[in-house]
Amino acid sequence: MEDCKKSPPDSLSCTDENHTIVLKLSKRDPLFHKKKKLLQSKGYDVEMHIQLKSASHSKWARTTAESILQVSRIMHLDEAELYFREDGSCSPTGYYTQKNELEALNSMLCYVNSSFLDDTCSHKDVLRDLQEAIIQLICDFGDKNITETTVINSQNCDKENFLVQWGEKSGVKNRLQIAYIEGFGRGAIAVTDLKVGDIALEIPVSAVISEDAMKKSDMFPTLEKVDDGISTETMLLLWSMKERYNSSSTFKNYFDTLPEEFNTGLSFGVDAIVALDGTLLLEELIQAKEHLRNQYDELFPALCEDHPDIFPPELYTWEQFLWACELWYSNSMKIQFADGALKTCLIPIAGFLNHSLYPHITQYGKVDSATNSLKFSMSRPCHAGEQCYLSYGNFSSSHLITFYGFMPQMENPYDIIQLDIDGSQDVCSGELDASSGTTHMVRGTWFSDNHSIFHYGLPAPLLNHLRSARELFLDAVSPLPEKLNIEIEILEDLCSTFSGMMENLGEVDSESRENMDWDVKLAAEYKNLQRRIISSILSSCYAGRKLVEDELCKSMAKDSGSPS
Ligand SMILES: C[S@@+](CC[C@H](N)C(=O)[O-])C[C@H]1O[C@@H](n2cnc3c(N)ncnc32)[C@H](O)[C@@H]1O
Repeated sequence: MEDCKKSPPDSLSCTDENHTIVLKLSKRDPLFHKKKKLLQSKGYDVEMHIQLKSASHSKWARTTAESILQVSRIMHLDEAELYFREDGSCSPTGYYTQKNELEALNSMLCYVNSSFLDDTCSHKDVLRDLQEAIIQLICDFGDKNITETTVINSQNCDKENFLVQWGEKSGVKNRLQIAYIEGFGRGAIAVTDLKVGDIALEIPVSAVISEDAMKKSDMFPTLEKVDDGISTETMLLLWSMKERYNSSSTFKNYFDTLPEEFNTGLSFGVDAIVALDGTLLLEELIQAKEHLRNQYDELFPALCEDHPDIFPPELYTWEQFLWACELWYSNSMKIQFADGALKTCLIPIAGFLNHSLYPHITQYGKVDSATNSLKFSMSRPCHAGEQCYLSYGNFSSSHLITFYGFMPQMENPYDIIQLDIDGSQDVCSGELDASSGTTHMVRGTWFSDNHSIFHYGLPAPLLNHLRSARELFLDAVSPLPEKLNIEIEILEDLCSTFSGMMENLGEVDSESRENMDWDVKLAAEYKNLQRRIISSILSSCYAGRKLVEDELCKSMAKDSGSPS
């Protein structure tokens, strides 16, 4: 999972002297220039000043929160969100992605909250109104996006409950219950209604599994002395392979809850791999597995032969190594400790939180130095009985399958097809491509609200790039039919590229998914998703071509003076 407690790209402060809150795009943001351009195109600057004294009417807080949100959304866009943005998506009701919306709103809340702590700020009543308005915006947004949770009561959760009891004895504060949930394995359910800002789970650093535990083990001195060095991550893999069987481990309750098999893409069998033929995931999986196999072969059997007492061969098989890799890939989190050190850790109990594209918890991963604990606080409300989700990161389904073994149920805006556009065209490309090195991409056109002529549900940077390569000899006064013919050429080229991709995917599998093994089923679902994405792009291109042809007919009829 990614390190989620990123420093916010903006900063907001309350200065009493001017009675303003200042929202500022950080110059350290790697997308600073693109965001600045977008902000300016919408009439904003990289700094937004909100006058607190102007709280003159009852709707001030809501209106102000909505206008800060316009800016905050842009400040929190990532590369893909920025690429696929549409002009309409920056309206008070529109949003870019659910996660962006939550991050934008929560960062506003975070800065308004911190302005409260500023003793020199004398507008606390206005700040309180603003705080309430932001929370209301979060709640309104959440109410539109509630998902069903189906608990499987027949599944025994003794081991999970023992772990929770162990955690509570170790200082964990928990407002979640662990249960089996249809489609998720185990998951965490809110015991009571949780509000924005509530802490669902708090784990003291002493209950976190990090390199510190590994360094206290008897294998560390040996690992330290290995020629050419072994990375800390690899040492952690080797440590967990043995610790899982250590009956006196401090973390025995945690290891007891781990499955015998993780079922990620790294464990796909031959049939599943074959079923992925024609997809890029096939190559990704083969490469990832080859990399791990090479890593294993570099260590074994040498370590077992040189130190059989520390590395018993029966615990250090390739299968056990793969199990440990899957454990760390699918369950670890990057944590920033109070001293600033960034360490990959396993977090008991928090490891039961499943991923969502619309998570409840977006900010985690930084130890609170005041309490020396990790806090998982709510970025949106979670009702009692509802599953509480985390965000593992802005990952594509291929990444989630490879390292976590699932595909999100919701439409995933990060399922993107990268386009390898001929480099020679870059010479002619617009500023966005040439100066900022944008790679072009497409995704399911159902994400787009704009399927009108010249848009077609396709990303504007891609269309502009393809146009700029062809429009060299055109200018503002060039006749419309010439421009329309260029549009037709572009759409036909895209159709031919995507028809080729569709052909590579082969025929739709008619076998019932019910009888498939888990891996073949997941591979088939992934392939189907690819077909759906490509098919949506092809439909948009065909529909777009029809729009352009109709326009062309109208224009030619007008030119020849005949009625269309
Ligand atoms: C950190 S664990 C979460 C707890 C896990 N469900 C369990 O039973 O141990 C990550 C694993 O949970 C599952 N998972 C997480 N999010 C999911 C989702 N949205 N849909 C289905 N499975 C999910 C995947 O198997 C993933 O590898």
